[in-house]
Formats: sequence, C-alpha cells, structure tokens
Amino acid sequence: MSDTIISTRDLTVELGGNPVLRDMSLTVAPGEVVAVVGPNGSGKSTLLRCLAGLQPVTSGEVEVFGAPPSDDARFWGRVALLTDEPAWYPGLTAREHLELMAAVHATTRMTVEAALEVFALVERADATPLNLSTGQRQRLALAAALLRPSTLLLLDEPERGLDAAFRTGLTDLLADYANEGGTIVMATHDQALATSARQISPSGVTA
Ligand SMILES: Nc1ncnc2c1ncn2[C@@H]1O[C@H](COP(=O)(O)OP(=O)(O)OP(=O)(O)O)[C@@H](O)[C@H]1O
Repeated sequence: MSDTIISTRDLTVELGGNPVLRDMSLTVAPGEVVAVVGPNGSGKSTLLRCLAGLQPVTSGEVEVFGAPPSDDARFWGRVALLTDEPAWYPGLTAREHLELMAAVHATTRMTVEAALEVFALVERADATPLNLSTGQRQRLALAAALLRPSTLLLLDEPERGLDAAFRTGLTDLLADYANEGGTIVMATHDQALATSARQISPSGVTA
C-alpha cells in the first residue's frame, strides 16, 4: 500500500486575480488526521476543494491516491466530502437520507439506526432536513459522511453549529475513523479538534 494518500507540490490557486494558495507543498500519509487551521479567508476551504478536484489549480500539482483528483465513481467511492452546503432531497426525512446513503453503497460503516443513535438524531429521524436545527442538520451531514465506507474524509468545518458536548464526541468519532486506517483532512476553527490532529496552515507550514 502506498504510504502517501495526498501530495501537493507548489500548489498555487488564484481567485479573482488574488493568490489564495501559494506554492503549497503537503504530504499526508494513511491514517493521519490533518487539521487545516487559519483565519477567515486564509484558504482552508480552497485547499479542501482542490483536494476534492472541485477547484482548478492555477499551477502546481495535486495528487490524491497517486493521481490528480477525478470526478468519477472510483474517486468518490474512496472519498467522503462534507461541505458547507450539503444537498438535501426535498421531502426525504433524516432517516431516509441515511437509508439512501446506505442503499447506494455495498457496505456501510454502521447501520442507519446506529448512525441515528450516534449522531443523536433518533428523536428527529422522521423530520426533513429543513425542519431540523442547524446543529441537527450538521449532525445529519456528518452521519451520512461517516456511515458510508471511505478511506479519505474531507471535512469543511465539521464543528459548524455543534454544541460543546457533541464536538467532544466528534473528536472521538474521527479518531475511530483514523484508527481503522482512514485519513482525514479537515478545515476547522475548533481548538480541541485541531489539537488532536496534525495542524497545518493553508500556506503549507505547520501551524
Ligand atoms: N470565487 C471566488 N472569487 C474570488 N475570490 C474568492 C472566491 N472564493 C473565495 N475567494 C477568496 O479566497 C480567499 C480564501 O477563501 P476560503 O473560503 O478558502 O477561506 P477559508 O480559510 O476557508 O475561510 P473561512 O474560515 O471564512 O471559511 C478569501 O479571501 C475569499 O474571499
């Protein structure tokens, strides 16, 4: 097995004519948990989007699983992405969203009922996402990302909207994922999440 999951070399991204990432070089090994930290606008989401193949690079190289990210079933079969704008299916309940996620994968990391339990959604399982609170919606998005099998988790501010108790639980859930051999790269403003991870800034230096 390769000892590198992610590798960027001299990655530069300009947006609107301004450099957001500049000559960034990063290597991530299997089982690592990496926290991308930095102030608002420093390029954390941009880096995650590059790793997901959603942001064209201005120059330099990005490789995930030894090749540039590609928008195909093989890539997305291995990568679970949590963005700040998950797509919800109108009319489907929280439970049905998880059942849908389970149905399209040959295996799952946990059952739908276990995910509802772990993410404290049992009592709101029959509500549609738009009738959930911000924190409950975020828990549903995390449940969907962690229920499905993957080997790389890309998380953009997973702590968004979560109360203190659940943030602690999230640290443990991410540690479990890494202990199973999964790799995590997350943009975060949460000190506790960042402390338990290898921290980098979007400029590529260790934070
Ligand atoms: N489409 C765009 N066109 C021009 N500039 C953009 C575009 N998208 C983002 N930017 C700028 O790029 C910079 C990096 O944005 P990015 O969202 O990656 O930052 P971030 O570190 O994730 O911020 P936050 O902590 O607020 O989520 C910001 O200055 C932002 O204003």
